Amino acid sequence: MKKTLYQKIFDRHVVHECDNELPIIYIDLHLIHEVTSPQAFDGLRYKKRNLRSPNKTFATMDHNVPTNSRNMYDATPMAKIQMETLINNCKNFNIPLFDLQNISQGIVHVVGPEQGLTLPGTTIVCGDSHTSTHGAFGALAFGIGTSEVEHVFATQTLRQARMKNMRVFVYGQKNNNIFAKDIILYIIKKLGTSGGTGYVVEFTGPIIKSMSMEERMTICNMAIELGAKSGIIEPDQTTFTYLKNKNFSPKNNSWNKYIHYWSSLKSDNQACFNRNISINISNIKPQVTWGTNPSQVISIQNKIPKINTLKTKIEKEDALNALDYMGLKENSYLINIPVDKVFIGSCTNSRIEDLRIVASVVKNKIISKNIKAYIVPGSGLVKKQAEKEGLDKIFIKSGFQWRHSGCSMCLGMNDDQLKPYERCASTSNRNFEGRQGKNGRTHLVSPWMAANIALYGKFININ
Ligand SMILES: CC(C)[C@H](C(=O)O)[C@@H](O)C(=O)O
Ligand code: SF4
Repeated sequence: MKKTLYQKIFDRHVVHECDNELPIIYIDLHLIHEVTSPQAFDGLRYKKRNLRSPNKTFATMDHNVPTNSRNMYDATPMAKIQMETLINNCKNFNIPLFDLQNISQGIVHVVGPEQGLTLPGTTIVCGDSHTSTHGAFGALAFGIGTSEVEHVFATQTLRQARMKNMRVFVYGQKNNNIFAKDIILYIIKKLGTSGGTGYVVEFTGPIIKSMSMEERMTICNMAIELGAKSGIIEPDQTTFTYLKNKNFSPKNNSWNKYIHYWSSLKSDNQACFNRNISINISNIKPQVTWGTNPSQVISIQNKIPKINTLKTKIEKEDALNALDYMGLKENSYLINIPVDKVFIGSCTNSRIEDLRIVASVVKNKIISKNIKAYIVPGSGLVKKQAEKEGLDKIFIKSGFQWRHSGCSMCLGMNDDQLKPYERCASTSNRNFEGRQGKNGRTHLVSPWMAANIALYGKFININ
């Protein structure tokens, strides 16, 4: 039978399957962080079970770490407890941990790939929805709940249903200043936030092929915002080049064996996809969300839609609620609306290429007086690389705050938050109500757009 890439990886990992039961698959890599692991560790202790594979489990602290210092005691009391708990659990169960003093600490979905832990053809889970990011390497990677975290701790396996297959073929001519973030936002607009429900989505086509690993990660990161189980991209030379000589990637003689296997990881020509979508990106312009879910998005030169042009009753109701929450009007432009904060960071857009884009826009320029702007690198290593290239100096000279790595204002679990009614241009992936602080108003954009908004202090259409 012809198979998709997803089916090949899934089938290769099945360790038990029988009638009327979901298959059980083997998990190659389990990433953990401070928020979704404590109850799972408690469960292990309570049931007197061991951690099955400490060497397949890696921990980092990211969600509520302070970004203005590397001192745990600068965090809120709750955050401090979660960090201490993770430190103790990792010690007790012998799990490697990237803590605040470790240069490799960072957002779990930045750290895995940059360490070479994320490898093609593997199964990767984490108690975190944006685990789909790792699919960029041709891995089957998805988020799990805390009880599943405990199950993987104890057995290194997981009961999993087979998903349907969707293929999203991306082609066309990219306009200037269009980035992976614009493309994935556009795809989410086309398919909706439940368009991917029940599917693993394989992104393919010439535009995906031409992307760097960091751009591919941005695409797969937001597959979850389509409602998909995960996103996946066939590994190729770009993938192999990225992985070569990373800390944990295969070395010496085994490298060639791996390349041989990784090169076989593609969907068969005749493989059956339950849904095939083609997306032409030739005409797209920079994307900005106006609402409270990532599909409520427009090209910057367009108006927010008129409510009565929306198709379904639910879409209409959602739009009315979103406009009310966001303090915006239907059929109006975002252009010229002032912005209060700019956040450059998150597992979507906090890697070195993102920071280079921002630096190229703001170099020798000063951000607008009404703007508070933050750059929060995705990991200590991204920060170090940026500093090596002198990007930190460019940012600080322009008026940005240059922070330590963490999730930060992506979800406001630490002090990095919006005040009520503040409007933020954010390179993160979710614009839900209250996501960046109570009554805060989030607009998702690319790093290039965020940098321009920081300079002009408002939404602006630049070609
Ligand atoms: C805290 C965590 C469970 C959550 C997730 O799973 O996605 C967070 O990372 C997010 O982005 O909302
Ligand atoms: S950066 Fe944001 S989206 Fe990514 S893991 Fe952290 S909180 Fe979740």
